[in-house]
Amino acid sequence: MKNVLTIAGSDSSGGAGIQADLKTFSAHGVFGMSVITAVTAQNTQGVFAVEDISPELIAKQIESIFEDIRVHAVKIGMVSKIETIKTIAEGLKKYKPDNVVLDPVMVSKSGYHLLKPEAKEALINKLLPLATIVTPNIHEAEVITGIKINSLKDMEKAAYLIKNMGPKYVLVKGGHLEENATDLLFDGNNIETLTTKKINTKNTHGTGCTLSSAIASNLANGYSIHEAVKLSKEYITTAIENSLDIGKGVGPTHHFYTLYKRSGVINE
Ligand SMILES: Nc1ncnc2c1ncn2[C@@H]1O[C@H](COP(=O)(O)OP(=O)(O)OP(=O)(O)O)[C@@H](O)[C@H]1O
Ligand SMILES: Cc1ncc(CO)c(N)n1
Repeated sequence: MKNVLTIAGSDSSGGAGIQADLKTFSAHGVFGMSVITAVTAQNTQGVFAVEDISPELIAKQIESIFEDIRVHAVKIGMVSKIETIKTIAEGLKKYKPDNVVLDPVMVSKSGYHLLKPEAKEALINKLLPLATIVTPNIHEAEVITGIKINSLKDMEKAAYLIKNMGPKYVLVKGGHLEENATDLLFDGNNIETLTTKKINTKNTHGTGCTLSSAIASNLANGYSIHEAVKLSKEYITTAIENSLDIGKGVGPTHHFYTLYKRSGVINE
């Protein structure tokens, strides 16, 4: 079994962050581990409080894992502030894991700033160059590049600009586009377009976390980037198609639909 680590924030309502990541890892048959960067009090309606974990405790969590266990892939999510980013970058430089999937989480669907605005530069300068693949949504791609994105052409432009900042691959996610859910994968030479129909649901809490964790799992399981992204797009689409009407707001996606279906737990 392969071992995959998420470095991210905790979502008390279980739909995003560490909790979504660990569920996604389990659904992919990899062994999940976590370094918690912050604890959030949130639900399907919003984020109500955040407490950052100290850089010392983050560094100790990283050390405890890497000094003992082989890590086949790392996913990075909410990194909150400059000190957290520096600590993670130092850990990655020291332990050099093979696959690093960076989800540059900035603002929650409910509008809460999970990354402090002053930490944007550190995320760009210190983490982007260490990423195997970075997975910005439209808003994050706009913030990273400084351009406005209104079309697929703009997404392409952003992918080129972000690639020049150091990651090996860029996946610009178009879940927030009006028409289709089209993501663009750029490998430095070619743009690959991954398109699905936009699913008409409000329950998309944690879609970005889930997609990046699926990519990390598939990379750990030996798939190429292109295969890993394609499989992960299929996984998130099924998870959204079968999303759960939990809570009064933006509900979570279903991580285990295919597994449960196969095992007979779900038989509709
Ligand atoms: N309504 C939808 N129908 C189909 N696919 C979707 C939908 N919403 C998002 N996706 C897909 O889900 C994945 C995550 O994209 P999205 O743009 O939602 O990420 P995100 O904004 O980072 O998520 P989060 O708010 O969790 O950080 C992408 O592959 C995107 O195309
Ligand atoms: C902890 C956490 N990470 C990421 C997201 C995604 O927006 C969220 N809502 N909460």
